[in-house]
Amino acid sequence: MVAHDVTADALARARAAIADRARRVADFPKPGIAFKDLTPVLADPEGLSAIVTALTHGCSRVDLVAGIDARGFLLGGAVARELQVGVLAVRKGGKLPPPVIAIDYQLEYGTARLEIPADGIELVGRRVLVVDDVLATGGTSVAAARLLEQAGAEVIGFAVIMELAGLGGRETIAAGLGDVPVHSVTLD
Ligand SMILES: O=P(O)(O)OC[C@H]1O[C@H](OP(=O)(O)OP(=O)(O)O)[C@H](O)[C@@H]1O
Ligand SMILES: Nc1ncnc2[nH]cnc12
Repeated sequence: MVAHDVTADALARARAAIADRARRVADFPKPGIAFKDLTPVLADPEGLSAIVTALTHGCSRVDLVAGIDARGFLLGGAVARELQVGVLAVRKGGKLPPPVIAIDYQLEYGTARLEIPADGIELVGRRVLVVDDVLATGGTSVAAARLLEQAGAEVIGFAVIMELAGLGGRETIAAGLGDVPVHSVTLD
């Protein structure tokens, strides 16, 4: 099956929506963090549509989309619908009923736990695309991938709206997971 390619025009529309509407908030949630707020981009109908389409760029033979708690949920279902597959919520700790598979990890401004169900979803051998809004240090992405792999899935790529330059997210993914494609709609 060929990759799900998106036209240059569609990618440009998504990038323009981000440039027009993304907010930068200094010192949130902690001093020294430059927070990228994509809420206004996703609240705009054309922005949401352009971004969901752009996130599917280059995807090939995806069986399942995984959206990471919480902002990745906004995107995961929509991207799954576009690719005509199902969606799995990778949840923060304590939200899912047992049994779960869990992993603790670090992100740009703290530590957290991610969980997926250990039962009821066949993940063995399934090709999973992980979707989120922002790639910063890459801690969240690597943790989500490790969980999915522990359950037997194959993580075939990451798709994010915005990759933050200088935080090493792409390099952390490469170091932790090898040659897994990372598609970011825009680099900031
Ligand atoms: O690359 P990293 O340094 O790991 O950071 C990226 C993660 O940080 C944010 O989520 P956050 O944990 O703040 O949760 P939220 O979606 O509930 O706001 C963002 O949505 C990514 O999931
Ligand atoms: N600087 C940042 N802005 C928005 N989301 C983030 N997640 C991790 N770092 C972030």
